[in-house]
Amino acid sequence: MKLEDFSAQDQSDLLPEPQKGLVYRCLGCQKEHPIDQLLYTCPECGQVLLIENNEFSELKKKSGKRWQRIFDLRKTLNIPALKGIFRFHELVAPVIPADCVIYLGEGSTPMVEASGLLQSQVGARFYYKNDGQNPSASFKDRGMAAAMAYINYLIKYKGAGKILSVCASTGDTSAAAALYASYLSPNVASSVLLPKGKVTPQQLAQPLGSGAQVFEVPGVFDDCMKVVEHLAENFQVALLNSKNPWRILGQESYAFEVAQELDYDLKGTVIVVPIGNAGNISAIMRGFMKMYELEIIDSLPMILGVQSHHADPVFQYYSEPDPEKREWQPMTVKPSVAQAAMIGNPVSMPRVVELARRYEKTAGAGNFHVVQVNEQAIMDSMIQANRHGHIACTQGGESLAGLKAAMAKGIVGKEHTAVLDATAHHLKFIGFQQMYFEDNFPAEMGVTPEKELQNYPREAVPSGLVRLPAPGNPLEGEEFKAFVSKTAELIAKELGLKVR
Ligand SMILES: N[C@@H](CCOP(=O)(O)O)C(=O)O
Repeated sequence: MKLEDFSAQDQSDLLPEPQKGLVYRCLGCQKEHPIDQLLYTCPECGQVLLIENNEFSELKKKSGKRWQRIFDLRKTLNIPALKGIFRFHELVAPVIPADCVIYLGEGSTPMVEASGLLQSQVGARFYYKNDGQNPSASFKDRGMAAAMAYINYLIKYKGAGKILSVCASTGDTSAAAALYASYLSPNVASSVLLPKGKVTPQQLAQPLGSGAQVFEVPGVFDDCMKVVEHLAENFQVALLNSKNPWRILGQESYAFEVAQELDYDLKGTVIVVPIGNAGNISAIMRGFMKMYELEIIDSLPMILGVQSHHADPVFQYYSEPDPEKREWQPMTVKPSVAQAAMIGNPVSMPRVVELARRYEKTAGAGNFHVVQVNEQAIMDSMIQANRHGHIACTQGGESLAGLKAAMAKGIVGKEHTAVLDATAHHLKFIGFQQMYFEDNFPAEMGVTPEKELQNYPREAVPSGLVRLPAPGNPLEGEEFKAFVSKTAELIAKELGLKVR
C-alpha cells in the first residue's frame, strides 16, 4: 500500500522519527559512551557493551496496541527502509536515518507450523522459524543489516572514510558480513577469518563469491576470534562479530517477528535457540524484554538455549543451580555436526549472564533454561524434521533435539507451543545429511544413522536396449518408445505400482 492510503495519524507514525538517545553501556562498570564511534568493549574496563536508548521512555507515550498497529501497517508498505528488520525501527536502532538503511531482503522469515504427523511424533505443538530464508541463508543477516546500516551512517554523516570490516566465523557470519559489505563497495571491504576445514564448502564459497578476502586459519573458531579481536584492538578495522553491539540490536528483530506472527500473544510460548557465540540468545531475550516494557506483549515466553555435548560451556555454567556458585569455564570443543555452534568461549557470555538474570527477574524464575543434546539426537532430529516439510540445518536439528530434551526433563509440557530457530538453510550443511545417508561420520562425532531415516538415489537403467539416451545424443522413434516404456516398467516394479 501507499503511505497516502493511510489516515493522517497513521502516516505520521509510520515514518519513524530518528531518536538521539542511543549510548553504549558497559555490562561491567555500567559507564556510558557516545555512539559516534564504533566500540566493541568498554574503553574503561574492557567488558562487552550493549546499546541502550536513554529516550526509551519516550516510546511509552504510545500504547502497546498503537505500536502493534504501527508494526502491522508497516508490513503493507513498499518502503525498502521499513521492509526488513527496520520495520521495528524504534526498537532496533532509531538513530539510523532511513537513507542509511540497507535492505537486502533480510527478516520477515516464515514461521511454519510442523505437520500434524511430526507434532504427534514429537508430542508437542511447534513451529520452525526459518532464518535460513534470509539473503545469505542465516540469521546473521539480521545483525549484519543493523551493523552495516550503522557503518553506512558513519560514512555518510560522520566522515568515517573507507572501512575494512573483519570477522571470525564458523561460516554464517562471514557469508553475511561479506554480502552486506559488498553492497556498500567500494566504501566498505570485507575480510573474513575461517578455521581451516571447519566450514562447509558452501559457506567457504559464499564470502569468496561476494569478493571478500578470505583467510583460512589453523585451529577452531575460538582461535580465529582471538586473532580478530587482536586485529580490532591494534588496527583500523571494523569488527563485525556479535561482540559488536550493533549486531545484537539487529538480531533482536527475531523476537519482534515471533511476537508479531503470534499476534502478540506469547502465553505458553517457548523459544528454542541453539547457542554458539551467544549473541543470538542475548538478542532474543533483549528483544522480548523491550516489547514487554512497551506493553506490546503482555507476557514473556520461556527461553530455551540448546548446546551439543561437544560444545556446551553455557550449559555447564547453568547446570549449577545456585547462581552464587556458578563459575564460568571456557572449554575446548570437539567436532560437532552443529558446526556453527562449535564454540568453547562465546564472546557474549557476559551478556547472557546479565540478560538471563534480568529476564527471569521480569518473567519469573524458570523462564530461562539451557539443555544439552548429543550429536546423534541433533542429526536424527534434523533428518526427521526435513522429512516432514522443513528445511532445518544441523542447528535447526539441535533446536528440535533440545525441545525433546526439555520435554523429557519436564521443562516443556503439552501446554506449551514452541518456536524452533532453524538458524541457517539446510543446503549450507548438506554434507552432514550426506554423511548420515552414507554412514560415514568421523568416529569422533559418534553418529550412527537410523536405517529408516537414510535415503539413497537408485539407478533406473533398463536392460536389453541397444542404446540409451545421453546428453547431445537423444533417442528417436521406436528406440525412444522402447526406452520410455522399459524405464517406466522398471520404476513401476520398484515402486510396486498396480496396473490401471
Ligand atoms: N556461528 C557464528 C560464530 C560467530 O558468531 P557471531 O554471531 O559472533 O558473529 C558464525 O557463523 O560465524
